[in-house]
Amino acid sequence: MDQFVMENKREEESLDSKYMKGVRHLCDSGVTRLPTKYILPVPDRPASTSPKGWANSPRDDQRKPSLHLPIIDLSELRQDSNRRSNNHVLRSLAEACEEHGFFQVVNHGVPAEVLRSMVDVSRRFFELPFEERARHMSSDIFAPVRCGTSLNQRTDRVFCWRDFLKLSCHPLPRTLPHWPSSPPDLRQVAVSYAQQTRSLFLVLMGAILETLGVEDCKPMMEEFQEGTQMVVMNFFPACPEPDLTLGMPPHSDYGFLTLVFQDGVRGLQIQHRGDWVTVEPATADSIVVNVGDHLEIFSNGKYKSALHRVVVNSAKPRISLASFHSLPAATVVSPAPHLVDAHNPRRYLDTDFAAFLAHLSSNETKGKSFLDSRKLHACPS
Ligand SMILES: O=C(O)CCC(=O)C(=O)O
Ligand SMILES: [Fe+2]
Repeated sequence: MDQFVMENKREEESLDSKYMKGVRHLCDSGVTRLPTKYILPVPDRPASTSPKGWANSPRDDQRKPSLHLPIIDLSELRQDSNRRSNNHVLRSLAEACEEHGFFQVVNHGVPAEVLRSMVDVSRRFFELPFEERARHMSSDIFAPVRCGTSLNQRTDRVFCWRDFLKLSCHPLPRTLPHWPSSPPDLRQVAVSYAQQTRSLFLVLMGAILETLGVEDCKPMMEEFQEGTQMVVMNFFPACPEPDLTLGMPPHSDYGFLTLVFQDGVRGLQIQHRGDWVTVEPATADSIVVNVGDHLEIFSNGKYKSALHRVVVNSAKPRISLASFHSLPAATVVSPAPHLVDAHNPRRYLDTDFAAFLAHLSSNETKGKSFLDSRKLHACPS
């Protein structure tokens, strides 16, 4: 390697390691322009991907389409538990999963205090000095606790404007020695958040199995009791040039369901009839739920694992809390046999969590690339 190439490579590596420290760190260093590392090619920028020409730029709030997702009131589901097959809540749930792959839940039973404490402790975590957060930084996607940046910092060519803390919350060891001990209440708040969102997931999953006509839900619900849960605190600092980058690029989530709580600052967008539309929270405490790849596979394509992304803005930092749920890591997910017949041939290969991790470690995560890798190509998409 000649001198010039080596110097360039060295510079690239040191630049990269600077960006590996995350966007919060970059903001602290006083950036006023977006570094090249975060600048997306023109067609991938927030305003450029709307076929109807609607401005999706964070600055064009009035013209930007927004979407009121179907609202599922869980108190109605509980009241009507013995007449569920007629329950209109189950019908709304099925429609939402088919049409959008997204819905919001209200009266969901997760105490408002638990939601707010978790947002608050997340904010305090990302406000910690860099050295404190750095103790948990790792680019090892298998680490059970991991503080990192972008989507996949090992493979992303362009970084996104996001830092995160990932906590593997189920199965949960009895002691949590590796979890951050600062802020001092993080462990207790995060455990309570994880337990509450997990209970909500189990209620929703039971209802969704019913909507799919699973005759005996018990064995599968027992598996879900043992399933995996990953809680991710996402932090999107205010961005100097939000039109040039994204908080998260278009992606789908891997598991059965993801439960997302947002701190009141908008940013989540989903693709709806060809447009990127911003999700309007139904209430301050509503939780957004989306279908993940595993549920799309299990439902043999009936329920959609929808593409979504996050836009950032120049005015306010944003926090979102995402809880990812699936079956135990080693369990193979396949299309439910009763949803496969001559009219609906099997559309997906079997998969498991390990296959997803292997995919993540070897690919740039773009769009629905994992799900695409599980599709049987002879079948319609
Ligand atoms: O920030 C959000 O609202 C969504 C986050 C998300 O899509 C994710 O963590 O996978
Ligand atoms: Fe997501």
